[in-house]
Amino acid sequence: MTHYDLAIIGSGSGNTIITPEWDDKRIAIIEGGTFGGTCLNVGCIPTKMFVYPAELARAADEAGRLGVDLQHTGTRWTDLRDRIFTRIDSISDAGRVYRADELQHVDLYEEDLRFTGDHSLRTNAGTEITADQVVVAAGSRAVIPDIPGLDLPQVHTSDTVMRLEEQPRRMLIIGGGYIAAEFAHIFSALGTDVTLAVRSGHMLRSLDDTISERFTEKALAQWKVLTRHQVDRVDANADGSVTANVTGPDGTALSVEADVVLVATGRTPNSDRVGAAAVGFDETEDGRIAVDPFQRVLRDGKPVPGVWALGDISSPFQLKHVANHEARVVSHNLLHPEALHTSDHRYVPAAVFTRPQIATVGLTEEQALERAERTGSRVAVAVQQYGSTAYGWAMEDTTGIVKVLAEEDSGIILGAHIMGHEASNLIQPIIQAMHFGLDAFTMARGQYWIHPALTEVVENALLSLKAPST
Ligand SMILES: Cc1cc2nc3c(=O)[nH]c(=O)nc-3n(C[C@H](O)[C@H](O)[C@H](O)COP(=O)(O)OP(=O)(O)OC[C@H]3O[C@@H](n4cnc5c(N)ncnc54)[C@H](O)[C@@H]3O)c2cc1C
Ligand SMILES: NC(=O)c1ccc[n+]([C@@H]2O[C@H](COP(=O)([O-])OP(=O)(O)OC[C@H]3O[C@@H](n4cnc5c(N)ncnc54)[C@H](O)[C@@H]3O)[C@@H](O)[C@H]2O)c1
Repeated sequence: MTHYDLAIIGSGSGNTIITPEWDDKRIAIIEGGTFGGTCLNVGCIPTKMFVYPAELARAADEAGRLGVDLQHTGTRWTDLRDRIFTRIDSISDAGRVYRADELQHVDLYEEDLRFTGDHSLRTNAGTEITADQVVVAAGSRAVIPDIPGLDLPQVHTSDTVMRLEEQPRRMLIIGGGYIAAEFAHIFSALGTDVTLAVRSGHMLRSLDDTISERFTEKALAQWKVLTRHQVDRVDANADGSVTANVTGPDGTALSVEADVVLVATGRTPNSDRVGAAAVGFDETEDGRIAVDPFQRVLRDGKPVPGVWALGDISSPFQLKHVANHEARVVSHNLLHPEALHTSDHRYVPAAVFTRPQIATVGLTEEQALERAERTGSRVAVAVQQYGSTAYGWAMEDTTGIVKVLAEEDSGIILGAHIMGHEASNLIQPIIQAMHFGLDAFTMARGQYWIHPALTEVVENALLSLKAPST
């Protein structure tokens, strides 16, 4: 049995904890999958490397009505795929080699380890290690619903769909959340015929209703979206394709033929994969390892000394920037036990890199109204069209909106929801204002806004904040 000062389970965000301050200590980093974790290998990075070419392919649709005739004449799938993964795989390999071979004080274990005690871990093969401090950064994995046929080779998750041998002609996507929206955009833009089977009436239901409703309209206009439809089973056909039996709201049955099925029905934390329950760590209702604001793992509501968790395994957000933030907090706390930091989850933003792009931060309108009831305040809401600003005219934009919510009297910004071109960039000044306590009125009038940049739509939204009743 080898003893370490620090053991880290998971080489995604957990890998960033190995800083020069640990150079004179012994560290074990444990990775049972691909070095670098989800974001690098199968998540944020490759998806966005597909989204950008998808945007270029879609430009052909936009340009015609502005008087520029472009044509998307084809996608070289294998070139696109190989360019992306040549880059990603080499980053993953280099990270692996650095940890495994180049750092003398770090040992890399390339198999799954599970807790046998608070500070002891074992592999299935029997390797055992112990550590004074353990960081659990073991992430989450795709959920596969219990639907007959989802074990067929034509059925993929986000882990495998980006590495397909050839671009599918037809794809059925099960789910209506982040991953469904992003892959519908990618594959459809590149030329695949995309159908989505969405359980509820709207896509991206976790977002503000205005965005979810307007996005669903846009989705219906560009993909085949079967809202309120449930996939009952998937069967293989003799020609290598599959047929999905789908049931609609009134019980009507439908068959959807596809070459590939993408299951995008959420991700579950890997708490079971590290054996968290066996050693009695607290878990949340949705199976995450429970932590306190200092990222300390809890048992019976109290911190387990020297055991920390971060990222998807403990976070309700399942976002890389949150995992990174929590890793910075854990990193500090490991080295400064006398002055612990807490994680800041007040205003967690997110973007969905679909078409149109979406970005969100803070409360939805529904949540803001609930808050107003509790606090006795009033909510001001403004929805500004991109098309009402000069840059929006230049784009002839008919889709983009910025919705902002603020407390009516104080102007405290409660939330912002943007759908349209570069939403993920446009929202950043609002995230900054929320974090640094800048109210909507000061934010709007207390600075220059470049004319005629698209940011003027944010300025105008802030200026037109009005209470719903006025
Ligand atoms: C398709 C897709 C697109 C995404 N796009 C975005 C995006 O654009 N922006 C964004 O913010 N977020 C995005 N996310 C979410 C983001 O990828 C995750 O929130 C983030 O990667 C979580 O990081 P983590 O460090 O918690 O876990 P991971 O990076 O998943 O690392 C955990 C690692 O632990 C390993 N492991 C698990 N159990 C064990 C064990 N018992 N022993 C040894 N090793 C173990 C796993 O193999 C894994 O490599 C996306 C996710 C997906 C799937
Ligand atoms: N741009 C980003 O930041 C980004 C991109 C992709 C993924 N992610 C992260 O990854 C997480 C997982 O993404 P996701 O899209 O899988 O999850 P999600 O929670 O966003 O969406 C899951 C969807 O599947 C549906 N669903 C669940 N069970 C189902 C079933 N049995 N049958 C049919 N539909 C079912 C849900 O109604 C929902 O529409 C996200 O929550 C997000 O945090 C982030």
